[in-house]
Amino acid sequence: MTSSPRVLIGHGTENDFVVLPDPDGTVWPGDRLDAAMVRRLCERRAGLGGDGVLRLVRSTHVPDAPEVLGEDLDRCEWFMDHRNADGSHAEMCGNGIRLFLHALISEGLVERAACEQGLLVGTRGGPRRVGAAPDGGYWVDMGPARAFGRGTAQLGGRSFPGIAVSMGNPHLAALTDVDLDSLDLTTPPRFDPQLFPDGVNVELVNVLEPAAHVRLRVFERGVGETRSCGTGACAVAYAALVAEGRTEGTVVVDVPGGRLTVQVGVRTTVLTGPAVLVSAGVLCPEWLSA
Ligand SMILES: N[C@@H](CCC[C@H](N)C(=O)O)C(=O)O
Repeated sequence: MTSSPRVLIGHGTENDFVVLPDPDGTVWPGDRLDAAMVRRLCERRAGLGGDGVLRLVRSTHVPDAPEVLGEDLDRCEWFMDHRNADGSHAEMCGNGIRLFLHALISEGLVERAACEQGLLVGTRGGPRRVGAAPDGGYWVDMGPARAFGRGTAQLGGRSFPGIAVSMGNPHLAALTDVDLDSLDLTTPPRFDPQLFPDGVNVELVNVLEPAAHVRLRVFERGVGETRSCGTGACAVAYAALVAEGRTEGTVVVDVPGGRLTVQVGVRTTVLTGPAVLVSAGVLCPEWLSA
């Protein structure tokens, strides 16, 4: 293993990540990037701090890539190896995958000009097409939203009914008239474990303009409250459309860390938003070996 691995810090609408360039799988081989190391990296005082980790790696160096990508393996040179701050794997990350492409470009691993039509990237939720937008931001087609029932989040003695939506990862999107600023999300919302056996990301949503503009707060599985969630924005956009009897449309989603736009179609859900790299450096050997 490299003694001082290169590391970047970045965010998408303030959903922040530790980014580890490892194109040939030589920097973080085997189980070096295990759950304990991910937790250390994401620790905000004793580590670098982040809502998760993104490893920039070619699919051929990811042991579970053949299983999750199947016959698409050969079409996905790159794999977004995403981890939540608690070390768990997630199937998909909408803010992370935009930052992933931005970091590939910034590290000189991919040409920006080659990404205008989008690059197919492997994820544990399957392949996703992600591209560079003309305004400097990034878009990603997350595939269709898939509703799988109705559930209720319990928080602070109140019930928030919503719909269960898969964007590759599970969400409970609850539209409510309760003032979002009055909610205490320092404790996890409770949910129905039978509907969500692998846990769930919970979004609480105020509709600002029906089927067009919403605001959310989110409690992420494996992290806690975050300033944004890209897959959550997609689930919420879908829920806001369904609430108006629609399944297609464009919804602006305000998150605590900024603004995302989601175009919901029959077969596609296109998320657009910024990706920002803040710093680049190396991990110190003494911290790594401590
Ligand atoms: N913040 C992400 C979602 C990250 C994964 C999530 N916590 C999960 O466990 O499903 C996003 O931008 O989509």
